[in-house]
Order: sequence, then C-alpha cells, then structure tokens
Amino acid sequence: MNKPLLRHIKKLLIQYRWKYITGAFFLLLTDIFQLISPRLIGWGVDYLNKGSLTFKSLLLVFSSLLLLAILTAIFRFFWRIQILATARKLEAQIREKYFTHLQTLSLNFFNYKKTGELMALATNDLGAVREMFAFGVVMLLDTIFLGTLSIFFLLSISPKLTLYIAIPLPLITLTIAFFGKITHKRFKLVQDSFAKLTDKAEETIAGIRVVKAYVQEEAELKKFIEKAQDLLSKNIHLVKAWGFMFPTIELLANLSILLVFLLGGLEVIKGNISLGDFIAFNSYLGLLIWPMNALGWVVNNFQRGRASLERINEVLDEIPDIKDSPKSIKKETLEGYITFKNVYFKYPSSPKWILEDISIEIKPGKFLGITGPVGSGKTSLVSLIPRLFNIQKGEIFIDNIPIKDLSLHYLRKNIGFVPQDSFLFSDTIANNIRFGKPDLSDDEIYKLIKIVALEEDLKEFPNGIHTIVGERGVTLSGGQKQRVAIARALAINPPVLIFDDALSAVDAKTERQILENLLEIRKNKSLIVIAQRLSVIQDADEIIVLKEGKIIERGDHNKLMRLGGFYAELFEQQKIESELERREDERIL
Ligand SMILES: Nc1ncnc2c1ncn2[C@@H]1O[C@H](COP(=O)(O)OP(=O)(O)OP(=O)(O)O)[C@@H](O)[C@H]1O
Repeated sequence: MNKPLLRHIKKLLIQYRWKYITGAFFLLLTDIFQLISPRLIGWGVDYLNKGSLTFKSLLLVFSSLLLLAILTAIFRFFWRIQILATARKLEAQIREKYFTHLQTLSLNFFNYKKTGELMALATNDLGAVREMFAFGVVMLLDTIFLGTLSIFFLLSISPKLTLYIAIPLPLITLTIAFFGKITHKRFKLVQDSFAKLTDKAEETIAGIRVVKAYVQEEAELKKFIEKAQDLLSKNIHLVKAWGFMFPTIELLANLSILLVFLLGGLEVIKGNISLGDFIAFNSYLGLLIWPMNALGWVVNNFQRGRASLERINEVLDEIPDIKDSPKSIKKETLEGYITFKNVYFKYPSSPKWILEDISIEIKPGKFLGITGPVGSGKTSLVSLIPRLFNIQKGEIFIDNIPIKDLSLHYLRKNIGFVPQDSFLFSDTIANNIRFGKPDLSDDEIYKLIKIVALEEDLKEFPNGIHTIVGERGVTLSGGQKQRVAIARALAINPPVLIFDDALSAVDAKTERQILENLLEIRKNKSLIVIAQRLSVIQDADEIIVLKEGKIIERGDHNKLMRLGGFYAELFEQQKIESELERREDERIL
C-alpha cells in the first residue's frame, strides 16, 4: 500500500500554510501586473496606428507601465521572502525532526544503516525537498497563474486564435506524464548512488590510518572512483531523460507560436483583428510559452523532491524497537541492585543464542568481574543493562524493577558505561569528561583526572585539560583515551559503573593505581568490569567466566583458582608472562 508522501511533514506544512498562502497571493499580483503591460502596449500601438496618439496619452501609458514595473518588483520581493524563506525554515525543521528521530532509534538500526547514507539524507536529499517547497512551489503556482491568466487574455482578444494554440497542448501533457515517471525513477537511483559515494568517502577518511598502514590508498581510490563513476553514469542517464523532455516541450510550444503567426497574420490581412490586438496576442502567447516550458522544470523539481522525501520517510517510518512502555517508571536515582534471571539473548541477525540462561546478582557496593574468550558474549551481556538491546527470554531487574518497565532516560542516567572503544568527541579533554554532566567545574575535573591517573600525562599536553583531542581523540594514546572515557563515566557519579575492557591499554602500574583510587569512590556503587587481564578483576567479589554465551565458572578469585579450570589456567599463564616482562624490564634497566 502506498503511504501518503507528506505523512511526516503534514503538521509542518499546516503550520506554514499562511506563509504559503500570502506568498501565493503576492505571486498572483506580480503575475497580474506582468500581464497588464502587453495590453497597455497593444492599445498604444493601436492609437499609434490610427495616428491618434497624443503626447499626453503616451505619457499616461509610460507612467502606467513604470508604476506596474515598480509594483511588480515590490511584490516579487514579498513572495520571495514568504515562500523561499519559509522553505528554508521547513528544511531546518525537517532536519531537526530527522536528527531527533535518529537519536531515538536503537543500535540495531545503526548496525545495518550506513553513516554516509544517513548523512546524505540530511544534506543532499533534504536539499532536494527544500527546492521542491521553494522554487518548485513558486514555479508551479506561476505556471498555473500565468497560464490561466494568459489564456483568459488570449480568449478576450481572439477565441479563434486561442483555439489554434491549444492544438499542441495534449501532446505537451503526454510528454510530461511520460518523462515524469522516468525521471522519478532515475532520480531515486541518483540519490541512492550519491548516498553510497558519501558512505565510501566517510569510511575511507575515518579509516585512513588503516588504509595507510596497509598501503591500500590506490585500492581505496579505485573503489571510490567506481562509486563516483556509478553516480556519474546514473546522472547521465537522468540528464538524457531531461535532454529529451525539455526540447520536446519547447518544440511543441514553439509550434503554437508558428501557428499563431501564420493564422493570426491571415486574420490581420482579412481585417478580422487589429494590428495592436495581433501584437498583444503574441505578447501573451510569449507569456504562455514560459509556463509551458516551466512545466517541464516543475515536473523535474517535484520528481526529485518526491524521490528524496520518500527516502527520508523510510527513516522516519522506522519505529524504535527499544522505547519506554506507556507506564514506564521514572525513578531518578537508583540503588544499583542488578539481577539477571535466566536471561537469553540474540541479535536479530544472529542464528543462535549469544547468551544462554544467564543468572547473576550484583548488590550495591559489590564488584563483579567478567572474563572469557574472545566473542564469548561479555560485551553483549553488559550492553543489556542500559537496555541497548532487548532480551528474548528471562528478566533483568534493577532495584527489583524489570528494566523494561523503567524509563530509558533514567535507567541510562544511572549507569556510567565505558565501552570497549573509548570514543571521544573532537573537543577539549575537559568537555569530553563533562559530556554527561555539563556543569562540572574544572576543580571537579581535576579530581577525576587524579582518580584515573592522568595527572602526569596532562603535563605533556599544551593546554592541560583544555587541550583539544582531535577527531575521535586521535591525538591521545589508547590508554589516555581509555582514562578520559573512565573519567567521563565517573563524572556523572552513577550508582552503576560498567567498564568493558576499559583498562586494556594502560600498563600494569597505572592499572593498579586506578583500581586503588576507584576503591575510594565506588563504595556504594555496583561495579561491573570486563577484563582479559585477570589482575584487573582479581579482587572482585564475584568473577564469572563466559564461554559461548554460557557461564562456565563462577566464584571469587580463590574459588576459581581452586577449581583449576579456564580462569586458573589463564591466571597462571598471565603470571608467567608478567614475570618474564618484569625480568626483561630489569635487564634493560
Ligand atoms: N551487533 C551485532 N550483531 C550480530 N552479532 C553480534 C553483534 N555484536 C556482537 N555479535 C556477535 O555476538 C557474539 C558475542 O560478541 P561480544 O562482543 O559480546 O563478545 P565479547 O566476549 O565481548 O568479545 P571480545 O572479547 O572480543 O570483546 C560474537 O559471536 C559476535 O560475533
């Protein structure tokens, strides 16, 4: 079933209806004044022809024409402001709506939708929609006004001649209908191809370090050129359709002029119409030809706008699969008592369970460590706590309330999450830390800097905490980024702290220091830490070992060592490795 094209912007259009109505009114006035001029010139010519034109009447025609020209300019200014400026406002509001909607969508959506494509929608496609509501609307109204008014004037001069010019009209309508369909399809393909090209550019620039490290510049360039060529060929395909449409319409319109010249000339010779009428008729015809040609442009503009709006609608149609229930509980501060009861989870694209029958309990003030082989489901498990994904079976509770019943806003506000890739914004270190708490003072930031052991590193930075970290934090080392990300989580002082391998890039000494500092401030907090390096979670109250989505071992360090399983083996192995490293360091010193 075809959904209405304007379904997402109907309210905005209603909001701006008066702007468009007054704009249309000024446009109509402009057109009327434009149409009076040929009539005045026609009368002047007739007086001239009869030899009865006096200086006084010439001056009258001249001053009327001057007044008309001035009024036309003034009204033109008004319709431009009313319609074109409103289209800009409409564009800004659609962009805001689009971006707001994107923020509500869950991670699953971003897993399959590409960044470049989403960016192309907010720029290129939205631009096409704006043009449709700006010049598209203007041209459409102009075509209708000028077309009907010209026909009215033409009829008033000579109904017979007007009939002649109507002969090519059905052909023009057919041409427009035929090419309109073709251009719509081709526009959609062009916009799709542009989105793919934007995506490729975005990916190559974001991954430039990997591209350079693997000397893949040429290969990447080749892939980019392929996409650029695809866009070019789709554009040429489109231009070909236009190439046929515009000249065909122009030819048919010009046929009308030729017919009038021939048949109208005969009427003048026969004395059925005056020379002045013939000239005025031709001027009106000139005015009518323009809307006929403009129709092609209008169709083109609307097809492009429609194709783009349909693409934007597809995203706006997306229903967030993770959202508040109608009766969601808005609990501002949580205690942080987390329980998993027989939880099963899989991603929409995964064929099997990623997590199976997980039951855990973390009391406020307790420390849960999670370890396990790569891909065993550790990140997936902790992502379920802030409800980044929905579970399929079982239940997760915070403070004995199922998290699906809690308001997402408050649930997430109570969790300090440090993801594996410590993403930083291209802003200062201070602003990255105060991301979740914008009013954090510099003094409080220094305290956090101390806790995450970043003090010494800070001395190296040119502007201390006010140093800009470069896009995605490129100017910081992996370990420094991780520590800024931990400070960002601590800044909101949440009852639940989750670190997903967040100390993997810091050395053993700094890791110890951070863990000791954390002991102080995490007193009543629930701390969940994923680590491959077991020294990070060795002191946890409980450690769980995940393998292929199942808990295979659980208990504190001593219990797991006694068990002699995966944990004990890994611990022994890491102990030998760190001993070897220590000896190597001593040898070098
Ligand atoms: N968004 C996703 N969509 C589909 N499958 C996913 C997604 N993210 C992870 N997986 C799959 O889920 C499984 C568990 O991944 P997860 O990242 O939770 O493991 P992990 O134990 O944290 O791994 P690592 O130690 O490498 O961080 C893997 O098989 C992975 O391929």
